[in-house]
Amino acid sequence: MIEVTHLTKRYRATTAVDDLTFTAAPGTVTGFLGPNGAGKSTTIRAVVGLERPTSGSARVNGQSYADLRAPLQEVGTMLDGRNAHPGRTALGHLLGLARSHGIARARVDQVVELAGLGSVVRRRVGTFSLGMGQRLGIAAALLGDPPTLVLDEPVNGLDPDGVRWIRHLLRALAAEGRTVLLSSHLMSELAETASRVVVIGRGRLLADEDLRSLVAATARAGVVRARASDPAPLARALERGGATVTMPESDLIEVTGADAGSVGALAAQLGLTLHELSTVSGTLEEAYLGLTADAVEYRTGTETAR
Ligand SMILES: Nc1ncnc2c1ncn2[C@@H]1O[C@H](COP(=O)(O)OP(=O)(O)OP(=O)(O)O)[C@@H](O)[C@H]1O
Repeated sequence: MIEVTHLTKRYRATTAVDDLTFTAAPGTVTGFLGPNGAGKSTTIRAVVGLERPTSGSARVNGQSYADLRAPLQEVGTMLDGRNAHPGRTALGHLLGLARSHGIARARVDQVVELAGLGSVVRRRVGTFSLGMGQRLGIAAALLGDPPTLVLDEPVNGLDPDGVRWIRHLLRALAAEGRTVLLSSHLMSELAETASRVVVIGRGRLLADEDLRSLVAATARAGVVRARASDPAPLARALERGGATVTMPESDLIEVTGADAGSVGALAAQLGLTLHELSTVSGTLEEAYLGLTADAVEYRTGTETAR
């Protein structure tokens, strides 16, 4: 469990995080998103004890990070995949971490296996690709078998296979009852992995919602698209029934206020053959762009003014 409560962090003139409150709950992958400079990294750094809040608090499993007796066993973190010394082997790095935290060698072998690092574990970290470095970061985060995980951009640099691997891994870890807080700029990936999303902009909370309801609330979600050689009679009939219809293409109508079933039934009554009948589902990207439009405009404005 991660509890961020009225967290504020100021650096001289910059307020990086501004009275931010949210909870990342056990059993859930919580996506953490926001435009560049929104305050995500600062928040995450406060959660893992690398920043001291100006006011408010960030607690992990009910305690502030500094009070955790065995941090690696409480919260696994991956803030930068390349935090291992380049001259050490991956195995040396993990063994060193394990030894300093009283973690058994068998667990090192387990996480090596889990991260798919078996064939490269004796190589020096300096020779690792970005993706291998990310896998090593994840292996290190999992070493203490922690109930809580905080991962900053973990899919950065991973190939499609790696992206899929991490998606399954994080979902499985949440299904075991763990808390997973995950920041990423890859909307499609977050949409596949997270079930809850926290969106921030300019250090402030913009949304803390179930992913599905956030996406379902986007402007175009629920719009029905119907394609026919001449959809005009269908459009008129739908409008008579109270629906709103636009015709973006000569053979396509988009309908608000009627579901696909009734559009299809009406087309059948009119003897029209439909070539397409679909319901638009919103995307996380649309929801995100709608939420953060102001935050991004603000940033652009200040940058231009400089
Ligand atoms: N050590 C620091 N000193 C001064 N300002 C800082 C410091 N760290 C962050 N900031 C500022 O705080 C704001 C939030 O930065 P932060 O890195 O938390 O954003 P972010 O959401 O993680 O961005 P990105 O998506 O680009 O990683 C930015 O304006 C940044 O310039």
